Amino acid sequence: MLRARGKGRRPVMLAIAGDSAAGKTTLTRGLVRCLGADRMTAVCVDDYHRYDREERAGKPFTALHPDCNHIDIMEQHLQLLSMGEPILKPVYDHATGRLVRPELVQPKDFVIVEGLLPLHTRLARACFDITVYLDPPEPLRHSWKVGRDCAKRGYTPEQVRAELDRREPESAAYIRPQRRWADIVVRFAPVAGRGDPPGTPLSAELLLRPTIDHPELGEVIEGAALGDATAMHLRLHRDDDGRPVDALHVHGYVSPEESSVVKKAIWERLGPRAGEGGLTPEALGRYGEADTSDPLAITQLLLLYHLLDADHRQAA
Ligand SMILES: Nc1ncnc2c1ncn2[C@@H]1O[C@H](COP(=O)(O)OP(=O)(O)O)[C@@H](O)[C@H]1O
Ligand SMILES: O=C(COP(=O)(O)O)[C@H](O)[C@H](O)COP(=O)(O)O
Repeated sequence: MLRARGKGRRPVMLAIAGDSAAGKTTLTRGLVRCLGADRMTAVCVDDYHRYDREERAGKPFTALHPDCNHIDIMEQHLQLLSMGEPILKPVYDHATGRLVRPELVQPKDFVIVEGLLPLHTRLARACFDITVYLDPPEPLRHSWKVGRDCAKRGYTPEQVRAELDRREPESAAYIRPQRRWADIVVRFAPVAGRGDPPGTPLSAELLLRPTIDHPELGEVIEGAALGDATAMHLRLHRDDDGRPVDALHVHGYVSPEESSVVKKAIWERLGPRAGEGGLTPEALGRYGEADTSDPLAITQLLLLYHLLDADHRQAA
């Protein structure tokens, strides 16, 4: 029985994969706030951890290892969600490291599934309309993890660094290989060689693989070429397998006015659908306590385009 979505339609499923502190929750949160919790469900698949933190301490592997997670149950639940069915999802409390009472999740029109291993198996990958892999440079991710885990999860910097070292072989074996299955690979980083002053917002590089239809960005890019700086441009890259792939560069060092031109142009490409559901664009680009980033907002706008586009195709 298909339900939950009216007219027998299934939810649009977006996966956001990446290592710990790669920025998955940050990217997800803005999308949920923009589309509204009444239209979007967010699920974190790290809730499928098989052991709590104390039990895990005595095991020969870390939380990144597939054997440390109920991957088979995750696959079952992803299939149910993708058919519009509810699940009783386990819950892992990151603050205490304990597994707590499961929660009922009813998929809305859009479902974001973020976490360490959502693209690990073929069956899991088959559940998604759009797949993203977050790929910040490792030193940046490490500093994000130290900052976040010390502020919110009760660790010391030394403990976080030791844990990152312990996890590295499993990051290489199980997390990073998921990059190859993403339709879009996102890397937030400073632009190499520019020597921008501290505090300059990070830029974003997005590999737009031809596994899904991306929006036509030619006019947006032309409109973005203001003054001496260019807020955004497309380059042809070689992907890991040697094939050419479009790389969209979104620059953090340009003025807010220049970024606004790009944001407005992509917003307009969302079409009438943007106005229909009462979207909240102010929610985009937020990270940390009260910081904002235009490259993050533009990345989220592109994902919003894909979500609404997939929804529109389903309706057609
Ligand atoms: N795009 C970004 N720009 C700046 N800082 C970011 C960005 N994404 C994440 N961060 C920082 O990294 C930390 C970890 O991000 P988070 O979204 O919690 O990662 P994950 O959910 O992948 O573990 C955040 O607390 C934030 O400080
Ligand atoms: O790697 C992660 C994933 O979460 P995130 O991507 O949000 O970091 C966490 O560290 C583990 O789930 C549990 O680890 P802990 O033992 O620290 O609870």
